[in-house]
Amino acid sequence: MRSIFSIDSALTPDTPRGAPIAVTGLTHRFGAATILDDINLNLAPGHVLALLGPSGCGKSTLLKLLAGLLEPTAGNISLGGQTVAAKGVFVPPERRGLGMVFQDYALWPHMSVGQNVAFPLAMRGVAASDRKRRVLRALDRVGLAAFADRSPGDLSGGQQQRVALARAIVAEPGILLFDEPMSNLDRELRETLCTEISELLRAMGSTAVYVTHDHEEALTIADTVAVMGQGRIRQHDEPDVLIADPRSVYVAEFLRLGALVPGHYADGVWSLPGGTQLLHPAPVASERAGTGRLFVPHNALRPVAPELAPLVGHVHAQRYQGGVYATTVRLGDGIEGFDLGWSADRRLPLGERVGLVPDWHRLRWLDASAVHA
Ligand SMILES: Nc1ncnc2c1ncn2[C@@H]1O[C@H](COP(=O)(O)OP(=O)(O)OP(=O)(O)O)[C@@H](O)[C@H]1O
Repeated sequence: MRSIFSIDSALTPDTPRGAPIAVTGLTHRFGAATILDDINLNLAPGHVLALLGPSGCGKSTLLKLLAGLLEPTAGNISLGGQTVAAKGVFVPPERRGLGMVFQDYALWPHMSVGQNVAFPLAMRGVAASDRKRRVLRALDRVGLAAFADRSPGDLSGGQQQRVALARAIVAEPGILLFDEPMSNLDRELRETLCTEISELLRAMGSTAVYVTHDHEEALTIADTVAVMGQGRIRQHDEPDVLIADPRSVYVAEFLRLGALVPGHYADGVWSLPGGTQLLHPAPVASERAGTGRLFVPHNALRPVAPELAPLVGHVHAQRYQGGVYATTVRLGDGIEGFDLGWSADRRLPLGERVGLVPDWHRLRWLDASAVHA
């Protein structure tokens, strides 16, 4: 599918590369409540970071601290090598060299699309002739070159968000901040815009911090994802690492990565609910004995004849999803049982007995420390 964004025009010799971001020991309190607790980040120029987490975990507060809309209680922020927040130092938002895109577009209704996009240039004292050229280029990058004279109110939600994006990039800032930019758009538009923003960021080379509570969006757009919970970064990794190696039950559950079966581990044997015993053919020496959860990622199971299978259960439910039948297999007896998910290529009678063998190297044992992390 051809992107609506004009990437060629973005790749000009004068396109600045992104600026680095360094955050050390950043803490923020509202009254007695600690909202952010000892946040540390180091982003190289051009890096795209997603801040992902449930409502109230502090991701917008972190973005506001980066933007200069809030002053931290403690810690340092450096943007492009310049300290912008530290004890006794506070650089206001307009002097941080940032572009920002908000959830509600924040366009001025009394100005045309072109005037909205030109605003950051006017603030920087760019001459009118130069302004016009740069506004058209920014609008061209987001596929709205023909819309400069329109009123924002006449545009669809997706188009308004593209105007907001053009306004954020028009001054070619080294850093772009996004605060849930797509949460007001419908699903289809979100998917298209998500891919396009990702392409645009790569083409411009901007460093970006992108706040979202949608894990598909985060894993699509970002080079690395920081999963947040209760004011802390619980895991910061590349998408592939997060998916294969969640370091805590919190991260695996939040990203809905697979089944987390409670059990007990000792000497290569997992004792799972309902009397199921799973013997690992090549146990990993570093895995600690004790109680914990066995993480079984989606698609880490394949069917075999029940008499040969280490895991045997019954088909409990099936739902057609993206070309396969997402199948829930119940193992163990009665209320003591547990469920595993498996992608079947055909419809199966409910209650049918199935045998499953795991992709052993993809199973992870999350011991008691990972359960409470
Ligand atoms: N000005 C404020 N005064 C007091 N508490 C605040 C203030 N702003 C935010 N909070 C609290 O700080 C916590 C984190 O808020 P924040 O907006 O950063 O979360 P979030 O992860 O971005 O959530 P959401 O996805 O809902 O926007 C919440 O408990 C919120 O109620």
